[in-house]
Amino acid sequence: MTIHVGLIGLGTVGQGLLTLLDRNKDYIQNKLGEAIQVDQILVRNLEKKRDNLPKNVLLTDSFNDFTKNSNLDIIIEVAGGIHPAKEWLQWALENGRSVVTANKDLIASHGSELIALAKQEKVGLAYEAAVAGGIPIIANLTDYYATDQIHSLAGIVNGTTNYMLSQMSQKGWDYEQALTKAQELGFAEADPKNDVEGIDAAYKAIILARLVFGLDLSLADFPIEGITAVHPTDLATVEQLNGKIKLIFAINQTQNGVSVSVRPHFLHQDNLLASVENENNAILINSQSLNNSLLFGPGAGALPTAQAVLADVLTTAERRFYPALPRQGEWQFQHETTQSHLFLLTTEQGEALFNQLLINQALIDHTVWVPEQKQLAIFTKAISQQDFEAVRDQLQSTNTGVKEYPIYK
Ligand SMILES: NC(=O)C1=CN([C@@H]2O[C@H](COP(=O)(O)OP(=O)(O)OC[C@H]3O[C@@H](n4cnc5c(N)ncnc54)[C@H](OP(=O)(O)O)[C@@H]3O)[C@@H](O)[C@H]2O)C=CC1
Ligand SMILES: N[C@@H](CC=O)C(=O)O
Repeated sequence: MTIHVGLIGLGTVGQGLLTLLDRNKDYIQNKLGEAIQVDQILVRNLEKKRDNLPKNVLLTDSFNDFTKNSNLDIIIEVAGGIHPAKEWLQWALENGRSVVTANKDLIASHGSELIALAKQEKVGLAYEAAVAGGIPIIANLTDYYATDQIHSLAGIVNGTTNYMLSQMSQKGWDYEQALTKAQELGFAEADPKNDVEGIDAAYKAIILARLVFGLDLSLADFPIEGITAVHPTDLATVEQLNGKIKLIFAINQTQNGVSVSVRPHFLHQDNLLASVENENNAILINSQSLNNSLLFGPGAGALPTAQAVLADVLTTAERRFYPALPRQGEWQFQHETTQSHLFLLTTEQGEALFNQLLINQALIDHTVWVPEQKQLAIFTKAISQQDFEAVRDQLQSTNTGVKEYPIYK
């Protein structure tokens, strides 16, 4: 017996998957009692050179041709984007095929209806690789944490930007150089704007907020800021302050509801997340029974991501469809939380300005002049959004080059 697979997409992740299927074929045969065979692959450009194609595979650029094979058991989608991926997956589910996908754009934007469709058709829809690449976060949340109450999730879920920030601060690379290398290494999205503007991390936060708190959010619902404004000078300054800047997603449950955000944050170097470098991701989970736990590992790249896809393929082949369904609850969405902030002021005036600042001293914890970068760092106390805006407006009215980073504790 054979499990027949149709693969959509043969880029970084698709090629990684073919490597892992080949490398693990004996294990798969032993575990499932049958082989997994990739019958056909849908790509966009038939002219591209492809290595190590499976024997007798149909390589096509026509979805119409792709649908003609009625033997397919599982469709694996590793192409990306929202359309036509949504239509491909709908076709698969409506025709009784289980789906495995790495597509966070699609699962964030249309996950609810696709999950409902999969449920209705009694087939699988697995998307482990859509969040944090090789880290098994979806399986852990749906399985291991099923009986725990999760209070918050936070961390680093974009490998490209974490890689860029690491290289910019460790090797002094500029932004373009770091992005180009991240693309060459296969970490970045087809349109890297999604990575650097925080959209990719926001899609992942939407998927997690749905899974854990049953919220159906869209990108317009919460603050999203990427790393495009993070200057190498800021990275050098925060190093002098014994800290790091990291792109952090945060989902917090408070008495007033659940807040979600994606923003560059200042982290003190002894924070666990500060040591997460390069394409690694990490997710801190705070829950009733475990208190704090951390999942860490590579969040992007061919083999880590393909490993997550392959794990989903195996559970799907065994018809162990993960109940990766939103939890039911009474959670409300809330806009902002109270946070401390770090402001970085680029100034030639140094300590003179330090004493002249018109800002409300009651809200300021302390300030540090960093002579090497000619930057003044102003640390606030924990302040509300309203107080924060007042401080920021006052700073901006008398200074140019004001950068702000919430402090992640
Ligand atoms: N790269 C990574 O580290 C990770 C990626 N992901 C997700 O996995 C998915 C794939 O990523 P990745 O492998 O990096 O992407 P790539 O850009 O490397 O590969 C995309 C593949 O999909 C094919 N494709 C794209 N659009 C179409 C279309 N309209 N019709 C037919 N084929 C199409 C491309 O064809 P062709 O080869 O002809 O151009 C290519 O083979 C994305 O959803 C991404 O977000 C998730 C986690 C990590
Ligand atoms: N572009 C993404 C790939 C994995 O999801 C990232 O850099 O994290």
